[in-house]
Amino acid sequence: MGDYTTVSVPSSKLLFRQLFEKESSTNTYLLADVTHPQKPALLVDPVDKTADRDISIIKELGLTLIYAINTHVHADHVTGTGVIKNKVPEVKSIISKASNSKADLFVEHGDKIHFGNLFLEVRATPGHTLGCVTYVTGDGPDQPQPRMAFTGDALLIRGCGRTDFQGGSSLQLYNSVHSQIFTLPKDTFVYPAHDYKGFTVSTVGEEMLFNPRLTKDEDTFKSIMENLNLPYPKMIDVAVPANMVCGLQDVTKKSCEPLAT
Ligand SMILES: N[C@@H](CCC(=O)N[C@@H](CSS)C(=O)NCC(=O)O)C(=O)O
Ligand SMILES: [Fe+2]
Repeated sequence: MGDYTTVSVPSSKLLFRQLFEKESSTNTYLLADVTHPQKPALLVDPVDKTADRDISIIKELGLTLIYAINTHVHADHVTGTGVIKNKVPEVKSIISKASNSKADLFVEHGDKIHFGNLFLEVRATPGHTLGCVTYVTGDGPDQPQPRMAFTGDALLIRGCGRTDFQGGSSLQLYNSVHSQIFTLPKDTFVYPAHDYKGFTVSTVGEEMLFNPRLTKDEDTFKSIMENLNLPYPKMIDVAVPANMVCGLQDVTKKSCEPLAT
């Protein structure tokens, strides 16, 4: 191991950093297996505006970035995957197959994304968008405990993603959260893609008790979601088309053709 700390989570192998992009209030997460010789790393939900910062910390820590992963096609900011792939061409972008967008690699429910001896499990959690997934750290003796769920916009701290565009469905979101996130151990950390109130982390148990939307019954949840009356994200018309091509809208289309399914 290097001289840097891994104390953010109680694991001897996982290096973890929560990074923030303030204009869109987006959390980007850096994970790496620092006991592996190459120190393979991945980023969850990088943002174009902070991609240089992310690349810089990865270099400083001596990590090898292998994947830039999105939880879904974001509507409020442009993903950092395009910028990162241009600057670090070995990096593969990943998104769900169900998102119908371009990337190097596509994942489906049940897939595992390995980095060193660690892995993320993919759980389909549609409802905010049709292709939303939650990435959960692996279950097993060598994996970090408690587990960590990167929920994208499916589950926010004391909230959840809106369901009024991009194939959103309140009933689908309700079922996704209850069947795929609230079934995880209660001490599982919840790390969402956004926070608008200054929260950084929650747990499954905490959200099962205190989430003001998802603790309600299905009909009440539907009614809450139908009455949010949120303005559309300011960048939606730029962000969605860009994110459908993994943030590579300004460069040759060739570099983001799907490579695998
Ligand atoms: N004001 C922001 C966008 C705020 C917003 O709509 N956030 C989304 C997640 S980004 S798709 C959301 O689901 N919010 C749920 C909520 O209850 O706030 C902007 O203009 O970018
Ligand atoms: Fe979103």
